[in-house]
Amino acid sequence: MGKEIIQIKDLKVHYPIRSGFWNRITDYVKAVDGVNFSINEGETYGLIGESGSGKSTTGKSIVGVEKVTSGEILYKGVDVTKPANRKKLNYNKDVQMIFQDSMSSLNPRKRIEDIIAEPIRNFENLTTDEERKRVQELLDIVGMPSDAIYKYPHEFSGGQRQRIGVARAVATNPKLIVADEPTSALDLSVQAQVLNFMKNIQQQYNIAYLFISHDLGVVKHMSENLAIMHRGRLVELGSREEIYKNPMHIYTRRLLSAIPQVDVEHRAENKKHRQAVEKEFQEDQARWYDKDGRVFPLREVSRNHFVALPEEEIHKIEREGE
Ligand SMILES: Nc1ncnc2c1ncn2[C@@H]1O[C@H](COP(=O)(O)OP(=O)(O)OP(=O)(O)O)[C@@H](O)[C@H]1O
Repeated sequence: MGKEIIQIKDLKVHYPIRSGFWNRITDYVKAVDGVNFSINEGETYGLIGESGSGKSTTGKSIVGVEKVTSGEILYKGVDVTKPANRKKLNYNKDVQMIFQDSMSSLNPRKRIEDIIAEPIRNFENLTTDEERKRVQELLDIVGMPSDAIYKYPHEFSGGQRQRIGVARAVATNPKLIVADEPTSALDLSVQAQVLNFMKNIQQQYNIAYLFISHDLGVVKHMSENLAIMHRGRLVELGSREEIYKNPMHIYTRRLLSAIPQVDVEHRAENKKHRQAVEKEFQEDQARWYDKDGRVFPLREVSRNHFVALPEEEIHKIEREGE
C-alpha cells in the first residue's frame, strides 16, 4: 500500500436551516456527518453515492471551498481545514478540482490560454513566453491542438472542454485532484476517452484522484479503494476487489444492481429485477438505521473492508452468502 497523502477524520459539514419571522436556525442539513477515510499517493479513491448523499460537499471541503463544521483534514500531518495552514503548506497548489459541468466551470469570456494559465499565475512567476510554452505543453498532455489557446470554451465539445478542465487542474503539478463526476455529462464513448487520459496523466505525474461518482460502473475501472456514502455517512468502504466481489451493505448492492444493462433482449427482466431490488431496499432500510435514524458505525468484516451494519446483520448476510 502507498503512503497516505490525505486523511479525513470525523468530517462534519452541517448547513443551518433558517425559518420563521426572526429567521432563526431551526435545524441543520447534515450534508456530511462524521466521515473518515484516507487517500494514498497516486491512487484513485472512489466516493460513490446517490444525489444528495454528501459527496460534493466532502470534495469541496477537501479543496477548501466549503467551510467545515468539525473534524480534521490532515495533509502532511497538518490540519488544512484551517486557512492559515493551507497557506503555509501551499495546499491550494497541491490540491485541485475538476467539475462535472465544464461549460459553467470554464469562464466563457476567457480564452483557453488564460483559463489554463490562471492557476500558474497564482503560484509561479513566469514570463509571457514561458507561460505560453507551459500552456501548450499542458494542452499537448491532454491531447488538444496547440492552437486551442486562441479559442473560447464554447468552441469545443463537452469532452474537449473536460480535457481543458484537466489541463487547468494539472497546471500547478498537484498531488491530489478532486474529480467531481468528471464524466457524467458526457456520452458513453467520450466518457471512456476522458477516463483513459485521466489514468495516463495520473501514471505520468503520480497524481491521486478523489473520484466522485453516483455510478459504481464508472469507478470500477478507475479506483483501487472506494467508499459508499449515504445521507452524509459512509456505509461501506474498502478495496475495489472486496467491494465488487462481496458487497455487504444493501445500499451498495442496490447501487451495483443499478449499473446500466445495454442488453436489449433482457430489458423486461432487468426492469423486473430492478423493481425487486427496489422493494427489497425499502423493506430492508429499517435494518440499517439505529434508533436515532443514523447508520451504524463501520465494522471491519475482512481485511480492508468495512461496513456500517450491526453485528447480527453482518452474520445474517454472511450466512445468506454461504
Ligand atoms: N450550501 C448549501 N446549503 C444548504 N444545504 C446544502 C448546501 N449544499 C448542499 N446542501 C445539501 O447537502 C446535501 C448534500 O449535498 P451534496 O451536493 O454534497 O450531495 P451530492 O451527493 O454531491 O449530490 P449531487 O451529486 O446531486 O451533487 C443535500 O441535501 C443538499 O441539498
